[in-house]
Amino acid sequence: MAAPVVANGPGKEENRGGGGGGGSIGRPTNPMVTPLLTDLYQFTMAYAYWKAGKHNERAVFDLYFRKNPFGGEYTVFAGLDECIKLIANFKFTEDEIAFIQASLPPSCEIGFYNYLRGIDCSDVEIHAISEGFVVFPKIPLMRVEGPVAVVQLLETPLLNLVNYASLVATNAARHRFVAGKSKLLLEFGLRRAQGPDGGIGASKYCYMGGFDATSNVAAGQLFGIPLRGTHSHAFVSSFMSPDEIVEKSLKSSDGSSVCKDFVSSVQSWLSKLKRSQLLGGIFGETNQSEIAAFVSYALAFPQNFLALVDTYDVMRSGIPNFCAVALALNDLGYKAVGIRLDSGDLAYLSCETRKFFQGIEKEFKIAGFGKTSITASNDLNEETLDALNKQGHEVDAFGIGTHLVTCYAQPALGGVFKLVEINKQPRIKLSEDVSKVSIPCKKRSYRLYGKEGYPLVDIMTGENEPPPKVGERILCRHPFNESKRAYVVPQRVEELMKCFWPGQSGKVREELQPIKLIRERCINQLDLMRPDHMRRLNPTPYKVSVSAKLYDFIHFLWLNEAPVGELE
Ligand SMILES: Nc1ncnc2c1ncn2[C@@H]1O[C@H](COP(=O)(O)OP(=O)(O)OP(=O)(O)O)[C@@H](O)[C@H]1O
Ligand SMILES: O=P(O)(O)OC[C@H]1O[C@H](OP(=O)(O)OP(=O)(O)O)[C@H](O)[C@@H]1O
Ligand SMILES: O=C(O)c1cccnc1
Ligand SMILES: [Mg+2]
Repeated sequence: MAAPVVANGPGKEENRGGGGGGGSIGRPTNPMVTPLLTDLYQFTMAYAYWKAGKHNERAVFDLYFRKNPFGGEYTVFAGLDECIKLIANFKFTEDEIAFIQASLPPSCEIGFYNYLRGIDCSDVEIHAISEGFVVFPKIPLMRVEGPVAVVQLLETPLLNLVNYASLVATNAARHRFVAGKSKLLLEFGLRRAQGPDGGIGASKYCYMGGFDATSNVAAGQLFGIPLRGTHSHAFVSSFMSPDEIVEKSLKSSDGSSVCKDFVSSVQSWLSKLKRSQLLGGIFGETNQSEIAAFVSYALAFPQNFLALVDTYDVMRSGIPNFCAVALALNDLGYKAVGIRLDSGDLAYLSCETRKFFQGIEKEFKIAGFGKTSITASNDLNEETLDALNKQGHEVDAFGIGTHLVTCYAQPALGGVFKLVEINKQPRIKLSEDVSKVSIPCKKRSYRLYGKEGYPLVDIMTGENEPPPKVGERILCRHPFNESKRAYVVPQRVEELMKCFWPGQSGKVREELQPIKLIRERCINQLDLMRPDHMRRLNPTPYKVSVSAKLYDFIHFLWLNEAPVGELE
C-alpha cells in the first residue's frame, strides 16, 4: 500500500513494553504517574485504615467495567503495561510525603507518614488479562491483592491508566472494523487530543487497536510506532507562483541523469494533459500557486511525493496539477505516492480521481498509475466510513483525528475497582441497580471456545474451584438472572488472567510485551470473534457467566447482606 511521508523513529527500548526478557520494568511513560496521582479520599481512607490498625489486612479488588462502549458488544483491554510500571515504581518521595502531610488535617498522627515512607508494592499481587485481549463486562481485567491501605491507594491511578486506554483502543478497533483490513489507517489526532497525555495515549492505543501509523512524532520516538504524514493547506497556499522556485533541477532516481528544469517538465505535462482526448475538457487553467507548491514538495521528496489536492478545486486544479508533477517524476524514474482529499464529498471525489488516474495509465501507458494512492481526511468517524462504504469509494488510506482520539461518540469507559474479599472473607457491594452489584470472591475466569472455534462464553469461578475441562459439560449461569443459563461443552478452555506482578507469592511473572506484539494479539483476538458480536447495528451480546457454585454463593451473600424491609 502506498504511504505518505515517512520517518521512523528508533523507538526507546525501555518504553516499548517494560521488562522484556525477565529484565527490569521501566518507568511509566508519563512522569506525572506518581503515587500522588490519586484521589484525596484514597489517602484519608489509608489513614483511617492505619488508625484502626487495619492497614495490613489482606484485600482483593477487581478492576472491571459494566458496559461495553460505543453501543458495541466488545472492548479492547489496554493500559496494563503502564499499570505494571506504576506498581513497579510505587514509592513515595520525601516531597510527596510532605505534601500529603500538608494536605491532611494536622490531627493526623506522624506515625502514618512513617508508614507511607515504608510502603511499596512488593507485597501486592496482580493478575490480569493480557493487554490487547477482547474483553467483556463484569469479567475482572485485573485482580489486585495486597495490604488494604496500599491497594486502596492504587484504585484511582489504575482506573485512570486503563479506562481511556481501553476506550480509545476500542474506538480504533471499531474504526478498523468499518474501514476494512486493506485500508491504511493513520491517526492524525494530536492537535485535537485532550492535552499532551491524551495525545500520546491516543497514538499508543490507536496503534494497539489496529491503526497502522501516527502523525505524532513523540509517540513514534517513545513507542516505535510508524510515523506518517502529508502536508497542509498552509504549505500549498504559502506559494504564489512557479517563478518563486529557484533551484529547479532534479536528478533521476538512479542518479544517471539530471533534469535541469523540472518546472518546465511539469508545465509541459500539464499541457499534454489538457490536450489529451481522455482527460481534456475536465479542466482549463489550473492554479499556478498550487503547481508551485507541488513542484517544491516533489523537489524536496521525489521518492515520497504526496499532495493535498483540495486547497483550490480538486478536479479542476489539484488533481491535474498532481498528475503533471507525478508524470514529470515518472520520467525521472520516481513513482509518486498519491494525493490527500480533505474536504468535499469524499466518495465522489475519490471515484473521480481514480478515473482520472486510470485514464492516465491508459493514455500514457504508465503501468500502475491507476492505483496511485488516495488518502482521505476531514472529520471522519465510524459513521462517515460506513457511509463511504455504502456509497462506494476509492480511498486507500484514511487520516482520522478528532473523533478517534477524543472518543467523541462516548467520552469515558466506566471501569470500576471493587473490593471482593478481605481477610479471606468475600465481600459484595449491593445496589438497587442489579447491573451494579459486584461479584464477590477471589475468582478465576476462563474463555470457553465452541466447535467452530469462536469464543462462546466467559465464565468466572471461585479461585479454588476445578477449572472447566475440554469436552466436559459445564453449567454457565448468568450472574444475576436465575432463568438465564446454558450448558457448554468447551472445545478449548483459556484461563484469562495471568500473574503480571507476583508480590511475595513466588509465582512466575508474566513478561510485558512489545507494543507490536500486543497489536498483533489484538488484531487476532478481534478476528476470532463471531461476526454477530462485532456488527455495528444491534450486535449480539457476548455471554458472561459464573459457575453454579459461584452463582449460589453470590445469592447467599446477597441475601445475607441485604436488610429485610419492613412494610407498614
Ligand atoms: N460521501 C460522503 N458521505 C458521507 N459523509 C461524507 C462524505 N464525504 C465527506 N463526508 C463527511 O462530511 C463532512 C463534511 O464536512 P464539512 O461540510 O464541514 O466539510 P467540507 O465543506 O467538505 O470541508 P471544509 O469545511 O474543510 O472545506 C465531513 O465530516 C466528512 O467526513
Ligand atoms: O478532521 P480530523 O479527523 O480531526 O483529522 C485531522 C484534521 O486535521 C487537519 O486539518 P485541520 O482540521 O487542522 O484543518 P482543516 O479543518 O482546515 O482541514 C487535517 O487536514 C484534518 O482535516
Ligand atoms: O500529515 C497529515 O496530513 C496530517 C497530520 C495531522 C493532522 N492532519 C493531517
Ligand atoms: Mg479539519
